Amino acid sequence: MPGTRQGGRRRSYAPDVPPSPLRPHLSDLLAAAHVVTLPMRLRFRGVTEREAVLIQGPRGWAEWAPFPEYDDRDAARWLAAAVELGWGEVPPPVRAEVGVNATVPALAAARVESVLARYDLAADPARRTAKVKVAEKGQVLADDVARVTEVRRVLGPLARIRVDANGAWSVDEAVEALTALAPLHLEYAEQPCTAVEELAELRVRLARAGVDVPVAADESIRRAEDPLRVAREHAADLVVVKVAPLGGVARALEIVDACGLPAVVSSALDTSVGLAAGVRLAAALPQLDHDCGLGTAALLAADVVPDPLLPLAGTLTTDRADAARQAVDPGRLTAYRSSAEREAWWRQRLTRAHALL
Ligand SMILES: O=C(O)CCC(=O)c1ccccc1C(=O)O
Ligand SMILES: [Mg+2]
Repeated sequence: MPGTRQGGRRRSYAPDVPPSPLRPHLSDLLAAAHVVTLPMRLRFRGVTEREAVLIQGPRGWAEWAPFPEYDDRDAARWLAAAVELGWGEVPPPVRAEVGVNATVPALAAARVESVLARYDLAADPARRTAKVKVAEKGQVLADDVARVTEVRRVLGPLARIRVDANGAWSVDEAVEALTALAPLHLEYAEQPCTAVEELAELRVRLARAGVDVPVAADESIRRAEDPLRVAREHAADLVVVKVAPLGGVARALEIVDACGLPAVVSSALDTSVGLAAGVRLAAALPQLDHDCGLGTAALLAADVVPDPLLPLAGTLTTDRADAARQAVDPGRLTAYRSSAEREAWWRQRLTRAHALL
């Protein structure tokens, strides 16, 4: 029944920009900000460079890197997350280690093996997880089937494979695609369609067709005015949460609690500083039954720390995350400093986002 509380766990939650008790002065933020452009190894989300602002707060380094096309309100939420990290306190961990998936961009199947080789996966084949991007513009379903088939071949029958369509399928296309991919045994399909109603309808249609692929919500949580709608409308089996888009670790924990659904922590293509915050969220979740999408340092050709926060044997630890956040290298901030034009753009954006905090 829509609106019914699941297990009585769902709590009220006020969407929008979190009212942060912490609001550093704009001049302090601007003085502590370094704008960098990092080259990527592979094209991902249609880009080959990742821009980020690294901010040194009194409590350590923070990252602010809302995607360029996001509006100021989104950017303010990302800023609240950076302020939590640099000026506030992150909720304490309940586990020291987090399992991490490999992330495979929407490349030709022939390139899958070399992408997976970049990841130090768990030695135990049953503990390996990969997320595969699907439904890329300009490609067809056969490309997705070939790519996922190749991931299955490389990782073996015991590995967990999830796909992420970033909302690109209609409900009909999602039913067709997931019916075709289901024999490859999917752990779940992330954001197969854009709208919450579509996700809800898809779950019904898959169940009716006997296609056993759980649905995860990503954009429907992180870009939504009301991140709890997904749970209320039974539109997903689990939720994907990201620290920066949700306004920080504490805020993300509240949303997961209020949703009452299993959660997976993922990155927003962060530098090692943002990934470290993701590890702290994953480590603080009361319940964590899935590997997390925090291995994306492997997609960057350069990072802001000398020793990027890459999973070892498929895991990241809070110790390594906390160390990485302290290891920001001034030489790298200089070497990858953005053009004067991009820097001015980011500083103006920071000024506008700060006004919305
Ligand atoms: O979850 C992962 O494996 C990696 C992170 C990822 O896919 C991602 C990274 C940047 C922006 C969007 C997304 C996404 O999950 O859609
Ligand atoms: Mg996603």
